[in-house]
Amino acid sequence: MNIKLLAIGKTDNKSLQTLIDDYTKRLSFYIKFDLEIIPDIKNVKNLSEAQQKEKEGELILSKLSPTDQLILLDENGKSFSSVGFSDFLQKKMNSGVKTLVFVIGGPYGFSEEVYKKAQGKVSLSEMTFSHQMVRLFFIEQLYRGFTILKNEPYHHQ
Ligand SMILES: C[S@@+](CC[C@H](N)C(=O)[O-])C[C@H]1O[C@@H](n2cnc3c(N)ncnc32)[C@H](O)[C@@H]1O
Repeated sequence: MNIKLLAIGKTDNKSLQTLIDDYTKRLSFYIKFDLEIIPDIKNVKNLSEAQQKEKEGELILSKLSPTDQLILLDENGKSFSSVGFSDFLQKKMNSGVKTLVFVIGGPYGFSEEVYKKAQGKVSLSEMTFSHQMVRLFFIEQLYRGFTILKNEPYHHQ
């Protein structure tokens, strides 16, 4: 199985990017992982929130292959413990999914079309984080999940 994380807009914070790169490198030891950044939409100031979500949604859906399984990162999604999330990843691997695609929404979340296409929603917390911070938190949880599956001493219960 491959894992892809789709996110909108480059991270302009260097410290955050350094940490994202660090955990991406660590995670790549366990699984083929790609963080794909969808460029920010131009002239967003002229768009309503709904129009921005719709355009971002079209870009997100254009990145998917027919066999991809799409899971949204969404504060209203299913919440897991880190061990529970590692179990979720193992089940996806066992089920023969080729590419598991997680996606982080833009500043206003996801369009209805993206919600309709998704096969699941995962929440990191009931609190809302910035779409930039979620990248780091989620990549660290993926890394943590694989260290749990490999019984490595990163996670402590
Ligand atoms: C600023 S939030 C969007 C906020 C708000 N839900 C909305 O729809 O207007 C941007 C993105 O970050 C991700 N996100 C933020 N907090 C999250 C959380 N607690 N769990 C999972 N994903 C989260 C989601 O993908 C969300 O679409």
